[in-house]
Amino acid sequence: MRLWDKDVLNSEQEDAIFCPGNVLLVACPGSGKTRALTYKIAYELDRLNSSTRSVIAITYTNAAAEEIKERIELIGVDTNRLWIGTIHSFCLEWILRPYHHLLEDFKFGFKIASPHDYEDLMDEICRPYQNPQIRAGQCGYYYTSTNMVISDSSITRRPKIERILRSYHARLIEERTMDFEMILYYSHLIIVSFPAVAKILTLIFAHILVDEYQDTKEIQYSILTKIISAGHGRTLAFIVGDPNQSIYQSMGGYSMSIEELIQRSGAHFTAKFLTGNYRSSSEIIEYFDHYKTTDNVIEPRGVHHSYESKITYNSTVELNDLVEEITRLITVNVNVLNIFPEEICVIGPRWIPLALLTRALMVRMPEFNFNGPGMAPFARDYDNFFFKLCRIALTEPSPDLYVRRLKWAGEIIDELTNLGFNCSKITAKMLLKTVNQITIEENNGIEYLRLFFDSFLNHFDIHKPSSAQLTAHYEAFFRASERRIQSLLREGQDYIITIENFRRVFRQRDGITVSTIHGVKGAEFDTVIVFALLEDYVPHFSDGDRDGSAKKTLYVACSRAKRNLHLISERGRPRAAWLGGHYEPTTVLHNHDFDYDVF
Ligand SMILES: Nc1ncnc2c1ncn2[C@@H]1O[C@H](COP(=O)(O)OP(=O)(O)OP(=O)(O)O)[C@@H](O)[C@H]1O
Repeated sequence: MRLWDKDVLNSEQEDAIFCPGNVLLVACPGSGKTRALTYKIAYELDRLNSSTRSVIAITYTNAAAEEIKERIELIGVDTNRLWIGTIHSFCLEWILRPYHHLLEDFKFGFKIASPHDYEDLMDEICRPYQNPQIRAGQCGYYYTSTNMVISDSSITRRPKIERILRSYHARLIEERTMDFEMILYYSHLIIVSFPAVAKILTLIFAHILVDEYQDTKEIQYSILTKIISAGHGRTLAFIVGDPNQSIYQSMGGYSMSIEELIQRSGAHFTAKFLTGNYRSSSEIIEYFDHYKTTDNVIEPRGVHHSYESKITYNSTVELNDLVEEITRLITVNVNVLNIFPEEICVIGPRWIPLALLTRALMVRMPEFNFNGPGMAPFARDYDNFFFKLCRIALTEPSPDLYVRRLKWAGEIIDELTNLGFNCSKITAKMLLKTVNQITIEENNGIEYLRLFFDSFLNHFDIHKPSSAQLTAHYEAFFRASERRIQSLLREGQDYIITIENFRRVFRQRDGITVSTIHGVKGAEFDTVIVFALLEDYVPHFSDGDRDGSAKKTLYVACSRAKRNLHLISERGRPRAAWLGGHYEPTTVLHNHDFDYDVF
């Protein structure tokens, strides 16, 4: 039986899916990478004739994992033998939890620090470092398979940052806690030091699929290629991505060449390509193609290919008039070009200017909803039990959401079971029914959630203090949320506290999206408006390869657009007081000699 109808996949996608052995699939934007990956997983799950082996899929975000899993379920394939999640979840589930006893530092167990916990610790350790002051934000680091890399490029700050990181790691180890980078470091250490672990994993893993490989770090490639190598052909890889969209270079992400993959894994890889863009008009494709850093072929194939796009660039608007200008662009798109508001995305390179602009747009255009991943008033910590509970606490029963909410309810039961509670008598349906009956009259989002969580735990007779882990999740959830809300309130985002705003986080796209460039990865919109295209924003001030980084960022942002694209380098945005002056337009954009539309 075929799993898909004739026109669902094109011949390039099918060719990659049916290709035997290991595959590196390099694809242009909008070419259906996600679709190819989804059907490849479904195809391999369907063919898996073993009850002990699994298909492993590694995605860049938890949200992507959830979406892909849902799509596979819709195809009608049993996902029992599928494990899908981020590389950090993969390391935790398959390497650290079962084998941490092999590590000297963590043989008696470990905890994972939430990002807020380690930010607090870093703040505390940095405090004595004054003149010049070292801030926690300057102490970013990551591991490679051989050393630790400090992201900050200043040579003068380096010795102090090294000392700070030594104290930071010592403290974390003392508290038997790992941050996200340590999860990778210690997983790699286990894989390298105990070859039997990789061998056992290859007995379980029939396939490893990796999405967005262009943003994968060397240590992550090292973990995966060592597992593939240990299997001698037993575990096959399917690696997908677009080298032109590599926007996490400052954090160590890069696209590994096929030669290096072959050399590291000792296995043959076949290169496959997706060249048809189903998303954008020919004019948009021609425009973003200018920023490519790696040669590729892109063929416009979508329904919008002949659309007469408006592509504009404004480098004269003053910062004071920016809101007015973006309001004008939105209004013309909606009223003249007939674009639906939910098909418009406003992108800014950094969160703070974006949050301020969003607030101003909300006041200026009350007739529209503005939604964005960064506007969540609580941390999207997918490993936190109470975040999981939020998903059903903040959504309402509806036929459209029934299957999804039922799945979330099932995950809550699994999580409670993992935390040591006996849930054998609770079904997902029962849990959902109970949740639907909880009614709380409270307009403040945080207070609402406190009351909701208490009521939920009461209903199921779950005594929070009896589980140290559940209590820790509860405290981490509220600490992180309070912190986030406080910083948004300081920026004047007072709407943030209402329950209505909390509910928005899980609502389907119902208004204009606002996002950072990194947050909009993988998405597509009819109209994209990008502002703050300024040197030190794009590229970021800490980027080494400035032009290369600016090009990749522009490539990602511009390739999100299906029909219209509006770029803005506003004048007069002040630099930090100690630097003085104003930000200048992004050089590679400013120097692009293009015949922009007047609009
Ligand atoms: N074979 C196909 N025929 C028609 N449309 C397709 C096909 N494959 C994918 N698409 C459509 O193309 C668009 C882009 O697909 P998708 O989001 O999977 O691309 P992508 O390669 O992951 O993009 P990007 O890397 O830019 O995020 C989607 O609207 C998708 O539905």
